[in-house]
Amino acid sequence: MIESSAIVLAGGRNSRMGYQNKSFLKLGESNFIEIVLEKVKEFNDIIIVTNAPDEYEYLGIKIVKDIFPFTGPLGAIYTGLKYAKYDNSIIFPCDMPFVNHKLLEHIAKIAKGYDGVVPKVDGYYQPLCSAYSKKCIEIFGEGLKNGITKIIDLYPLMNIYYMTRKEIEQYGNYDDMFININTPREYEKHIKEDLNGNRDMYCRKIK
Ligand SMILES: Nc1nc2c(ncn2[C@@H]2O[C@H](COP(=O)(O)OP(=O)(O)OP(=O)(O)O)[C@@H](O)[C@H]2O)c(=O)[nH]1
Repeated sequence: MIESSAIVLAGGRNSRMGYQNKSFLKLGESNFIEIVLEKVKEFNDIIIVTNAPDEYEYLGIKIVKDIFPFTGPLGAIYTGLKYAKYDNSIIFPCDMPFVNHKLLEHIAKIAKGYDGVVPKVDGYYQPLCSAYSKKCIEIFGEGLKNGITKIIDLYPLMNIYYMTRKEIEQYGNYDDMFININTPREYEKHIKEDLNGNRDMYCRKIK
């Protein structure tokens, strides 16, 4: 088992998806949240941060509610870190079903000794497929109090290890893995058309 917490973000408004909870979109026989939980199953402490705990109860996982509701991913990560058992936590969103679980385990390995580990490719950050330490509780809490909504605006205050494309691509193609499903069109394109809802194809893709 991995001695680190895994914080799954599953409490967004889902407005671009027409307010349909992305966690429960189907991919083969499973749904997104089940697929995400499979990726983090080796972590010793798994936490779902959401505002709709009832919907996730059947999963039998530790569920916590946002301490500051409607503050987006920054507030959700703040809450997750507060409840995390370990000093270092990996963060993962419910709407990125193709990231290889080995990349998450790699992120967890690097995390010790840094405030954060964040993929940064072609100048773009992936702040929600990352790791943060408990030291960030104070930084993120202050940020939220001061009206900051974007986590990346707080990076200058943190000691972050930025992962490069080369490092990430030991585990799969960056552009394939970091597909983020936010709209019905993206779901149609990446899940239904590319994969025909075929879970076996998905499994091959993340290997
Ligand atoms: N717990 C919690 N998770 C959130 C919150 N906002 C976003 N997330 C999660 O963070 C990830 C990225 O969310 P976004 O796609 O930026 O936002 P969203 O609200 O899900 O979708 P939109 O309304 O279309 O922007 C997803 O896994 C969301 O479930 C929040 O306020 N609380």
